[in-house]
Amino acid sequence: MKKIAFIGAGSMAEAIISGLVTQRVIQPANIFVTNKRNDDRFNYLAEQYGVTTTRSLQPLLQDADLVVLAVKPKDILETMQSIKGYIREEMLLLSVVAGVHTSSLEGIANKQFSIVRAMPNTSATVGKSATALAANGHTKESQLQTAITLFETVGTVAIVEENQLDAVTGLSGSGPAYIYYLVEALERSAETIGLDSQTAKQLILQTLLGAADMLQKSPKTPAVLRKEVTSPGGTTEAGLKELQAHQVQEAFIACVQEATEQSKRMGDQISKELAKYVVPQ
Ligand SMILES: NC(=O)C1=CN([C@@H]2O[C@H](COP(=O)(O)OP(=O)(O)OC[C@H]3O[C@@H](n4cnc5c(N)ncnc54)[C@H](O)[C@@H]3O)[C@@H](O)[C@H]2O)C=CC1
Ligand SMILES: O=C(O)[C@@H]1CCC=N1
Repeated sequence: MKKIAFIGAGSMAEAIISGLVTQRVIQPANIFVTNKRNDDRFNYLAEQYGVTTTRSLQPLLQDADLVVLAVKPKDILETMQSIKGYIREEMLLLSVVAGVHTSSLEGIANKQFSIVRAMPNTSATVGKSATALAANGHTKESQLQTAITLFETVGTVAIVEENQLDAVTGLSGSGPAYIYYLVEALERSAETIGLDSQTAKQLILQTLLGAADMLQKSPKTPAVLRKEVTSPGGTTEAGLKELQAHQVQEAFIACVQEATEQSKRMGDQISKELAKYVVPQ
């Protein structure tokens, strides 16, 4: 990677920039960044990471072999219309914008080009994202490899078909929120059983980290690991009975299904909106 241009300088862009700089994938000055209007953000990113900031599209996109699109879905139309004249055949557009299909991006630009869509999650901030990538038909193997290299600086990467990205969004894109929700419940439970919040926080966090480590390092399935904690007639069994009575597993399954459906609905709505701006062939 000789030069990367980031369009959008928010939290997702920063997480990736931080990964690239920390792991020395590219010279920081060769990371060009733009945003809409926030100068403080520019100063912060330049000072913190040594990146080059600009609001001129020419220096931003000229010679960039990789352009990372990291704006909100509502800003995608304006962004694509402003950059479409700069899209070159050898350029890879890497979009983290949720719900915007590669066909919409090509349609607005009125040209066919290489696009990889990514669905990372917010754990990219600490280098632990579970990211899935989907490439369109014009993407070369070497370009997909570049996208993989980039996202491996902020966690793990899986390759999927584009039509699986809604499922990825429902499972791992939104996933950190489900875990935080569970932790909120455990923290509330600590109050009711008389543990002080500091002690409870420490116990919950280490329990979570330990369980994640076991899942990663042990060859045993989650069900087997669960059974190993559960002594017959013991405390875990008593607790799990309550979770079963409240159909907690079913609730999680419904949660992921509904998030996936919502991703599809949002994607369909964005595609319909953007179709109005697709230049007819
Ligand atoms: N938060 C999450 O868990 C995940 C978010 N995403 C996606 O990442 C994308 C970015 O999200 P955040 O970083 O949280 O957003 P953010 O709101 O923090 O940053 C958006 C950036 O885009 C810039 N921008 C907007 N219009 C622009 C334009 N016309 N030209 C140049 N810059 C422009 C803004 O100035 C801002 O710097 C979103 O599309 C979101 O769907 C993807 C996966 C997970
Ligand atoms: O909640 C959302 O719509 C976004 C997509 C994945 C995570 N956050």
